[in-house]
Amino acid sequence: MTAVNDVLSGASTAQSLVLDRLYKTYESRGRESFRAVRGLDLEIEPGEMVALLGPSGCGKTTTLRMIAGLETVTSGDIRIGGASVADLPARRRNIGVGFESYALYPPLSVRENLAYGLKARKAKDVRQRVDVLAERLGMTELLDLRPAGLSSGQKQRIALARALIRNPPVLLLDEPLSHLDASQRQRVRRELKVLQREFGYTTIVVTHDQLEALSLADRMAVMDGGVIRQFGTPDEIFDDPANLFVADFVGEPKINLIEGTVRAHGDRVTVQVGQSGELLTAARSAADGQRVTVGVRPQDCRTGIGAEATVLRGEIRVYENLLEFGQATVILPGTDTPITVQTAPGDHWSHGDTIRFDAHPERVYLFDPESGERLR
Ligand SMILES: Nc1ncnc2c1ncn2[C@@H]1O[C@H](COP(=O)(O)OP(=O)(O)OP(=O)(O)O)[C@@H](O)[C@H]1O
Repeated sequence: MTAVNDVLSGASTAQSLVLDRLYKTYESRGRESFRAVRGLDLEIEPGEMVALLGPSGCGKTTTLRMIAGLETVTSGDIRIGGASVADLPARRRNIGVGFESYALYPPLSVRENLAYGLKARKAKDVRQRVDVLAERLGMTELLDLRPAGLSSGQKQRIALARALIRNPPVLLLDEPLSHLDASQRQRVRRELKVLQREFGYTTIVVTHDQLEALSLADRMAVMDGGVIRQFGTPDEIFDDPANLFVADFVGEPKINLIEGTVRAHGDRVTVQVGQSGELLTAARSAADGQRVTVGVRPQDCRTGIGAEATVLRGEIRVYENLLEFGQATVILPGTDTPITVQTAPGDHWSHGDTIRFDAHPERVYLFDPESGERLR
């Protein structure tokens, strides 16, 4: 095989991407204006891959479209390699865009569609470049077909290849793998990561799939209501959530959120949960008697604990044996919120059993129920 670096080379050197107090307000006649992006700050290192996560409508696509130049910026700035591009037309920004709307030219073959953006180059180079990229993405058999009649998964791989073909310094991908089946998805995801590392595209990828974000991203930005609620490595986001929103949004299965009251006993801080018991926490900034929301991930629950103190106790409503581990749905006395507790493989719990569990104090998160901010 031709060395991919030889054929695909010619990438611009990696560049930083900075969003500086970015705002987008949509004005539509007869309707109230809508602030979709509200002062968004983001600094992405050259060659870094960032996943943008957040619920539907939080402004992810609007943000990508502003960076790409497909949407005007209401205020704020976008800088690539230190230079503002906010006033440049899309075609002068030198950004590779892989969005859901595939926009392939129907009369052209897939090969011609891919070659379209490379017209200025020598025909032989263009052909080789298309061949190598198609092979890397496992789509060689599609090259001579026309877009009509292709499946959505096939069109999606072509859209991705088209975004990559010019080796853009900045790459924007909106749900790039959503239509692929499981095996294709794994292959294309891996290849995308390898290509991105080799060529150093500074990349933002929008995805609803948390596993995809974890596997692809160097850092993740969690968005809500047009702003970023936390930006960090996947480990930081998962292990050290800054607020209730991020704790609740990131993690499968979802984090348990329970109302509780802080009890300060000298240098120990515990949190009382209904009549169920107490959990020891490392959080120090909460005051005795303060109402808090306690967050404990199902994976962090430790069962089979004999001690009576600093342990929660509840009744198992449903127990699921998932082979690698078990999952108990537990009702704590005095509450009606079901709590998910992950149990060790080989433990055999049943419906109706009483289960005791705690978590490492560092993994018992406290949040202010009003502001949602983490109490540390
Ligand atoms: N052209 C427009 N005019 C008015 N409002 C718009 C327009 N485009 C988007 N919006 C609104 O802006 C908000 C953000 O939309 P956006 O598509 O950026 O969200 P998103 O996070 O990408 O959502 P999804 O995950 O569903 O794609 C939404 O409430 C949407 O209805």
